[in-house]
Order: sequence, then structure tokens, then C-alpha cells
Amino acid sequence: MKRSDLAVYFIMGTENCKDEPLVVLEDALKSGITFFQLREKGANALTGESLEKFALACQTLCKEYNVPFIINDNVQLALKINADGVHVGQDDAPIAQIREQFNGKIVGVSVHNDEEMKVAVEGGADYVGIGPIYETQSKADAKPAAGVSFLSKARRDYQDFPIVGIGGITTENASEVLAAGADGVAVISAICQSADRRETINLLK
Ligand SMILES: C=C1C=NC(C(F)(F)F)=NC1=N
Ligand SMILES: [Mg+2]
Repeated sequence: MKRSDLAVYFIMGTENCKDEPLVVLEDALKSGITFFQLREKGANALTGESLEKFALACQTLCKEYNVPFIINDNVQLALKINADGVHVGQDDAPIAQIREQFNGKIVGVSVHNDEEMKVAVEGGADYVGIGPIYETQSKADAKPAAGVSFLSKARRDYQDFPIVGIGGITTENASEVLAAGADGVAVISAICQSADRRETINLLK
């Protein structure tokens, strides 16, 4: 993957959309998202067969638009349906183990400090997600908003490593995240709730 692939990283699960999720995803793909992550969480999250079917439908749409299809956390599902990669947090399996299971695929890691960043980079992650930059509505157990300070430091320490910012990012504050050194922005609500996704996506770049 290229750093520029991270420009507009849409993340979605069935809980994030009022409208039909697959309709939202196709509209987002048509409108120019560059990366997609299926993040199925919450009380009414799909599981088992219905989750697999939904994931396959998302994967088919992403293939049609030549956009990488990443699954959050669910390593087994990502392997089973041959997703383009997986995104894991600090509470998931160690990067070395994930890296081995996803040979030749994309492995993304959430990091919040220098040590986590070092372990992810040295462990072979393809990109890191840094956040929450701003207060987020989309993650119940999010850490407090950290602003761009750590993102800026990570960029100073790793000048060429793929970094995406996440957490409360909108068309209003995306430019600050990019100015701090992110290769792109990861968003849930800004795209799910948009009335004009093409315009929204253009304003996130
Ligand atoms: C908790 C997360 C942090 N970062 C990212 C990404 F933007 F993909 F890097 N995804 C997540 N699910
Ligand atoms: Mg996680």
C-alpha cells in the first residue's frame, strides 16, 4: 500500500448508519474514499453467518471500486474471507503474530504513544492509526482526545511511515490533522451522516 491510499479512510459498522449500510458504502466508494474498514461493534452488532455475509458484500463492493477492504479486530473473519488486511488495537494479539498470519496483506495498528509506535513499526505494521485526535461519538471506550501533539511527534520520529489520524475528524478540522503530518484521515460519522458524500470527501482531503 502507498501512504496516499490513507487519504480518506472510511470506517463503518451497521451501528453507525441510519441508512442501509451497503447503500452508504457504495455511495462512499462512488464518492472517492480511498480505504475502507469494516468495524462491527456494539449491542446489536452482526455476528456469525450474518456478519460473514455482510463482510462479503462489503468486500465485493470494495473490489468493484479497487479500494482496500480491512476488517477491524476480527482476525479469524479477515483470514476466512481473505480480506485485504486487518486493523488491530493494543488489546489484540501481538503484532508479530498478526504479521505472520497476514503475510502479504495489510496490517494496521492503533497506537497512542512512543512505545506503542516503536513496537508497531518494528513489528512490521503497514500503517498506524493515531487518535482520538478530537472527541469522538463513535467509540464508547475511546481515550480522551489527544489533539495532534502525539501525531506530530510520531511524524517527526518516522518521517516516511504511513500514519492516519482518527477521532472526531470532520470537514472542519481535517486540515489540522493533515498539517500535523498525517497521510490521511479516518472517519465514521462525517461520512455516514453526510448529505453529500462527494463534497464531504473532497473537504477531507
Ligand atoms: C481504533 C482504531 C484506530 N485507528 C484506526 C485506523 F484509522 F484504521 F487506523 N481504526 C480503528 N479502528
Ligand atoms: Mg480494537
